[in-house]
Amino acid sequence: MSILKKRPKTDEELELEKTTYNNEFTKQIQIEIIDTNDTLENVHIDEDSVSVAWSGLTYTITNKKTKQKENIIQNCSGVVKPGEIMAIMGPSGAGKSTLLDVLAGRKDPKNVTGTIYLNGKSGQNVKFVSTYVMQDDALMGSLTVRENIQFAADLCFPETVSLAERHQKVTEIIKEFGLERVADHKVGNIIIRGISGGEKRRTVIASQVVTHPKIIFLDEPTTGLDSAAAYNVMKAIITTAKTHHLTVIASIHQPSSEVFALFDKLYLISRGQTVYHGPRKAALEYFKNLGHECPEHANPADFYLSRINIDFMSDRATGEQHIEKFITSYESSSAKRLAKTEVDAVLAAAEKDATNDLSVDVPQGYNRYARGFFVQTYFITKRTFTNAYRNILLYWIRVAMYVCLALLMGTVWWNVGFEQKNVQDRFAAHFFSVAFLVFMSVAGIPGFLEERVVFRRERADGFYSVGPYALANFVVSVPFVFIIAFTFTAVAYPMIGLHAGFGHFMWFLTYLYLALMVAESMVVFVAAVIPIFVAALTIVAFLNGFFMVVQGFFVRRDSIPHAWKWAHYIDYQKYAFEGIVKSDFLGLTFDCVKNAATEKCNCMYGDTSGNSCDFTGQDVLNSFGYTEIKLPAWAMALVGLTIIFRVGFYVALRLRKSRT
Ligand SMILES: Nc1ncnc2c1ncn2[C@@H]1O[C@H](COP(=O)(O)OP(=O)(O)OP(=O)(O)O)[C@@H](O)[C@H]1O
Repeated sequence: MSILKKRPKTDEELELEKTTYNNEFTKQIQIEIIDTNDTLENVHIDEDSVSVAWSGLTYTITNKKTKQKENIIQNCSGVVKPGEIMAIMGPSGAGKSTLLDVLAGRKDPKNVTGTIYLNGKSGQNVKFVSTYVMQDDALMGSLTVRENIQFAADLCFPETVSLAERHQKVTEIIKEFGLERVADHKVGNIIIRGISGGEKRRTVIASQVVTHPKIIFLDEPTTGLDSAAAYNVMKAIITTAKTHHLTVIASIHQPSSEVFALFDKLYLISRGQTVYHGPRKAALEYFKNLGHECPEHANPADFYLSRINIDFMSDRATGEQHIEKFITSYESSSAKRLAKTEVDAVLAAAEKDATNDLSVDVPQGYNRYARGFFVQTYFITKRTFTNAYRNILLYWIRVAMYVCLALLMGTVWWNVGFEQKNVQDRFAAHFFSVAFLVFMSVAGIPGFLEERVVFRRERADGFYSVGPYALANFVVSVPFVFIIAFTFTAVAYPMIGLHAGFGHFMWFLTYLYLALMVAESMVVFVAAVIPIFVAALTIVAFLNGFFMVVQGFFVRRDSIPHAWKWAHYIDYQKYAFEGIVKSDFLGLTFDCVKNAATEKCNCMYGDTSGNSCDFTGQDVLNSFGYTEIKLPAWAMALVGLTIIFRVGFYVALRLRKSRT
């Protein structure tokens, strides 16, 4: 049955469910009076699943203003067993995300006290058996739902899982997540319409759970979705968790009653402290016993939150007292004792099963990634290539723009000629070809930033390391940048009438291509350091403007002030411009203007005595001091600058921590 077709529950059904809560609560109280040893007998530890228990968890920060220590969460204890789904709920700023992050091992351990047990054992690395689903729908928009999930499967299953098996797993998870109808639809981005928000969220989660990690942490998985979409997302997660016996912990903000009813357990938190932890169904009775009875048709989740939210109370002191009552009540409650019994039972069971290897820790020499460097590089390159090919924002829009520009330049500079006055025209054509083309590399920033969000999620989830990603980004840019440089050169070069001949054409193309490769590398480097669109755009524009000023076109090379000479020598535009200048001028001859009255020639270059009526391209180069340009060396300088920016890109990605 498709989970998408699930109809909302009727009032009678909800009423029936509420009655069931009460019966369940009675059962829970009965469990509580069972001897602990009996309870232990019932706890079975499944080596293929992982329970999470935590005791006395406190996360402390130092307030930057007051320099005082502050507990963001305090003395939290609880347990979630395989197949169970727990909701962490509380008002805004209560500490939900902090508790989730601490449990997921995403907070600096220096600031955490207390113990987390996996299968009853402490000191283990939760990251290797879990996935953490963030709020953002970080997917490749130009790829289909199936392709996005397949990519995760290709990288996250070990090589012992064959391609056919990986396809099978992808098909299964697509089914479990109710994505069959849209499996071959593109996810969508600002250009492609794509699938709905709920389907996107399910695709992200499906790609993270396709390998069935033992524990799934979800940070507000339903935020931004309407109630039907939120229900479908949670139902899909729960179907997978129940089928594969996974442990699920989700922070959640104001779920609908339907979504709320899907959780097994509840962790209510306010001001960083536990207000209730236990079965979701038992919470109604718990609150009722405290004198807060949920009205018949109210959403229990809304009701609890309204009771423990003091943000809008006019009197702060009364609010503090109100919440303190909840916290102290929980401390002495049967619910807390039951939770403690459960934690103890899990720990004792682990002790009892000491002969079994329940450890989820990573053995020495273990590779955090399922696939090796080259396989990672292969799959990322394949995906990046597909994205570059399909996403018109990345390269095609620039190809179109450069063709237009080439036609514009070709018609404006049409057949530029070989008269003295054309020397300046040629310089201008050389300068503009390089300057405008490299300047427009900023057009790649939005596409890169879209991909970077996906990179962060996938890196945080251990899909691959930085090296293969950085390498794939470079490899894919090689053919696409070539297409840009080639189309521009093929159109503009003959129209402008630059130095005829295959060799000269190839040098022009080479310099333009290499300059674009440096520009492209600089763009991704800057966007990796500052991944904010407007900031990255401004900095790249500034750098290109700066390099234009010191490259030696506006101000002659020998007139650049000594203090700015360094900038001239690290300027990639200089090498491309000078290379093009030399390859164009060398071997050409220009006519000077003849003075009709004196019959003498007025040459600005070469023999300026008036006796000669022409000059060579070499004379022009000499006049501007372009005597030491070596075409291969200048090309190598561009290759070197590309390498420097690419290494910088790799380092920037490595140093910028994935969300911790
Ligand atoms: N590193 C930190 N430095 C200072 N304050 C912090 C830090 N981490 C969390 N806090 C504060 O701790 C409180 C709890 O934060 P947390 O993000 O866990 O709350 P939350 O319940 O998830 O809130 P929301 O639902 O609004 O996302 C907030 O007031 C937050 O500002």
